[in-house]
Amino acid sequence: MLRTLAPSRPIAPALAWLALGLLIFGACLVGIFARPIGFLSAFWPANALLLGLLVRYPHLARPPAWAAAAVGYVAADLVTGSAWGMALWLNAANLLGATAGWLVLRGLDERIRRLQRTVSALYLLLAALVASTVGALAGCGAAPVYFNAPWTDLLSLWFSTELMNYMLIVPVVLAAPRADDPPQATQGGLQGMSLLWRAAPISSLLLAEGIRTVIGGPGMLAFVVPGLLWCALSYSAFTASLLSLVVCLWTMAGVATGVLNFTPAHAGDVFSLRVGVTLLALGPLAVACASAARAEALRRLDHAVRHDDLTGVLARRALLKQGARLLASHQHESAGAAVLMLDVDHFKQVNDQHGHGAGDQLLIGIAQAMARELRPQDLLGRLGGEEFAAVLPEVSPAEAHAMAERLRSAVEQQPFATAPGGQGPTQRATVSIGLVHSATMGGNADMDTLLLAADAALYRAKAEGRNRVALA
Ligand SMILES: Nc1nc2c(ncn2[C@@H]2O[C@H](COP(=O)(O)OP(=O)(O)OP(=O)(O)O)[C@@H](O)[C@H]2O)c(=O)[nH]1
Repeated sequence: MLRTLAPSRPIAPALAWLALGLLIFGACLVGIFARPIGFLSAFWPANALLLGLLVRYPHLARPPAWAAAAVGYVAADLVTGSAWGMALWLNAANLLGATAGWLVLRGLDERIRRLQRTVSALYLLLAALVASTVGALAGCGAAPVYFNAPWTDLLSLWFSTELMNYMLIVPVVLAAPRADDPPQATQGGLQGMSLLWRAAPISSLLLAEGIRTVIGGPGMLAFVVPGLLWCALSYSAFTASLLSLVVCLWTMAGVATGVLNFTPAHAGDVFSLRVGVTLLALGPLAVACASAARAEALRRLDHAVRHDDLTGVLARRALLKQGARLLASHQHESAGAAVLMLDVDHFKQVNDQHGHGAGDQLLIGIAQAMARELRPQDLLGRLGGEEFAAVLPEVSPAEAHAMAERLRSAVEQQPFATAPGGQGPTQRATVSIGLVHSATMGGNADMDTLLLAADAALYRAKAEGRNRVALA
């Protein structure tokens, strides 16, 4: 069935930029207030959020977005008591880092940016490395000026913090569900399984968390890997990256607060821990991207198998199968269902006069014209050649007749293009329709019986002069 998606109305850019500025302001406050947990703002979500949002919504990536983000950054520092000079320097470095990451990702194919390609995880790692390096290099000079510390300390701290935040947060932003996602875009083959089985991957993760809390030590970092991989194979890329974010942040917070029994001895251990945690998330992310790529390929394949490649309506087998299912599910409805067979009149002449290309355009145009007249619950398919069929559930015989007439008249009244893209001279066409209602066949006739009856009625419609509806 042809369906047109109503495009979601985009938010006015000015509002979106304002929201971005507020979001960055809030994210900076979260980072600033998270500092007491340890490791000097190990959780600094603002830069990763900015990078993720600019990549996800390319139409926002204009100068006002940077201006709004800059105001958000500086305002957060100023309201929490930082000096102007330090706020300007550090936040210029934040902006530079996020911009460098955005430059790496912005030109990539949309499916790579949506984490639907196997290489997506590697591009993300590259962008995170570039963004953290640029940010760290730009910011580290502030260490001797404002913190009385060597610039190398801030360089390693900044780089490792940023790498972790970019690798954990950007995937969540990029893979978050969108209004235009096709149904069943989530992968994992969990559809139709019991709730218990669906919850098994996340339960294994919780179990691993419990075990590593008891055992502790440096090896505890990797205890969660099997659970994360299982989640990546089972859930959507969004859910998997969200779980990685939670697990890795919990690891850092657990180490900082002493809940996890591993105490870094010196600054080098902290650097190593952060980079290790980041790379821990890379494996499940790569698996989630590969899994999403496979799910997308399967969805496209399934769509190609079930739809006619010329007109986009259901292919014969899919129509017969879905039609049979629809009829069975509506067998006990009081109104009943109708089956229509529709055949383009004198279609051979179109091919002979204008060529097969024009004939193809006519078939596409007629399919679209008829689909527009049908309800969302109706099915429309191409049986082959210039012959279509429709299944209309829950209609009375009178309503079915009226709908068949509407279809006939819609085709008759519309001029159709002879060349792709509405080009070339227009052509006119008509269809003959055979209609059968389940009530006239005893109420519980199957798809084959109804099609046969509709076909006989169609034959009559042709014999009686075409461009008409005949009832079985
Ligand atoms: N362009 C195009 N032509 C097709 C396609 N499939 C079948 N045809 C042509 O459709 C024509 C069908 O011709 P006929 O069965 O004689 O029917 P008709 O000319 O529509 O005449 P009536 O049905 O009796 O009104 C044939 O010439 C086929 O070659 C297709 O996918 N594209």
